[in-house]
Amino acid sequence: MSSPLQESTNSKKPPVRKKTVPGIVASREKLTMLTAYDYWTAQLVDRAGTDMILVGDSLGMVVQGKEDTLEVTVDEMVYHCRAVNRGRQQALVVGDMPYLSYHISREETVRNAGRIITEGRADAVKLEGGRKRIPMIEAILDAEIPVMGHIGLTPQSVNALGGFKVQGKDFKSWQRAVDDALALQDAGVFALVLECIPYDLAEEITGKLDIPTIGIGAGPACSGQVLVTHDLLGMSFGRTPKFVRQFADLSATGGDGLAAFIEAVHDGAFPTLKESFKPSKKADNIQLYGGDLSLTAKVG
Ligand SMILES: Nc1nc(=O)c2c([nH]1)NC[C@@H]1CN(c3ccc(C(=O)N[C@@H](CCC(=O)O)C(=O)O)cc3)CN21
Ligand SMILES: CC(C)C(=O)C(=O)O
Ligand SMILES: [Mg+2]
Repeated sequence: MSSPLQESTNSKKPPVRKKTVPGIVASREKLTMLTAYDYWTAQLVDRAGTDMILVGDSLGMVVQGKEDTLEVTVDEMVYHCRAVNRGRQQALVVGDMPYLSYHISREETVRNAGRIITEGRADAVKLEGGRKRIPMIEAILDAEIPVMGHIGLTPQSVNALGGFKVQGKDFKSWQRAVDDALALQDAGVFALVLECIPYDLAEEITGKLDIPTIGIGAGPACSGQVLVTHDLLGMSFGRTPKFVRQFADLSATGGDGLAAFIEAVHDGAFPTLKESFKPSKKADNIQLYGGDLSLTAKVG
């Protein structure tokens, strides 16, 4: 008799408790969310202790090198979510819904959100926009999928906004952001990303909401902060927005390591025989190397 349940209780490594949506909402500490698009980065940010991992559609720019996020597909989101899910142990995984995956009908919206959950194994989805998204948000919530909102600079609106520009600077735009935030909370989003808005607007919204706000370029008053991991680790080769602080320089240290590898190969310093496999003892294999035993003679 071995049920999967018994197996997990008997395994030596105690299971790491995974973060949950209710746990995130109830948290009284500042929250962190970091992007990851692959298995390695998911392990890195999970081990660092981030609360949430965002599989962002920013992957269109960061991974694919495009000018905006508009071409990212649900298939691509599913692919990256799957890889990230394998690399995390404790963090909550949020999958971005790409452009046009939640704009057409409730049916298509639920199908697409559902694929990010069932195929991608994300824990929640995030989508961009204010009040006008509420019918689609309600449809997703009806399917028992937690939704994170995202207002302010919504990168999928890049053509409508005329660029990646700070939002909420005039009275109308300020008021719209406040009203959208309250309406999204009423609709049932569990958290709200505030992107590129003045810090006093983010402070007002955060003060008015019961759910956590996660800021990016929205100042220190938010309940938490999100950044694109490539930006804060200095992996973006200068293509970083103004609000980013670079906490490490992986392009420099990584570049140094790669240059050292190339030099070592050119110099014949890599690989040594210690970094090679022992010669085979089979005589016919030695024949393959022209019977030249000078190589095997050097092995200790
Ligand atoms: N690497 C990366 N980091 C991000 O934060 C990010 C992405 N990619 N791709 C998707 C969106 C796009 N984002 C962006 C991109 C550019 C600016 C930007 O250049 N903003 C101007 C301010 C413009 C203004 O004054 O209104 C800046 O100078 O920071 C902001 C957010 C945030 N997201
Ligand atoms: C910038 C963050 C919030 C995002 O939506 C993304 O990475 O796609
Ligand atoms: Mg996004």
